[in-house]
Amino acid sequence: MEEDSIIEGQPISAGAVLTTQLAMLHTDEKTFKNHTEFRPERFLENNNLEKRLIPFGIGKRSCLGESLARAELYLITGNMILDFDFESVGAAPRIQTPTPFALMKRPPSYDIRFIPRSK
Ligand code: HEM
Repeated sequence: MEEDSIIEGQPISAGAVLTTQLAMLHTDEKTFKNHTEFRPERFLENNNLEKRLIPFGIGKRSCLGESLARAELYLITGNMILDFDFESVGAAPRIQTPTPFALMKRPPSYDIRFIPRSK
């Protein structure tokens, strides 16, 4: 902050470094209803929802590797889906991070079996 300010009633001193907690945005019930449910179709039901998803940050200090990461995710995930069927080993855990207060949220461990698709 360049000067002393008050945001939502919270005094912030000049010189303080502010950062957005992206995970809070992505688990906001007003935007992502029942956010612990894995429901990718929510993005098909609401065309504007994707604009609310900002995993790479935004602005001057946003992720430098975003294009690379998107290309890798597209290629890796796409090829895995083409070549394998997936099934869970045991019951799937609830979507809930074991590190709720950490800067980086980690998903619970989860074993998945990859079954090669017959060509
Ligand atoms: C799924 C993969 C990735 C995600 C979700 C991700 C997410 C992020 C986020 C949220 C930030 C902080 C943005 C901010 O402070 O507002 C960041 C910063 C950064 N990321 Fe990534 N990232 C990914 C992959 C990568 C890759 C593959 C690279 C490099 C090859 C990379 C390089 C960087 C760098 C250098 C910064 C710091 C940018 C700065 O402070 O100016 N990231 N990333």
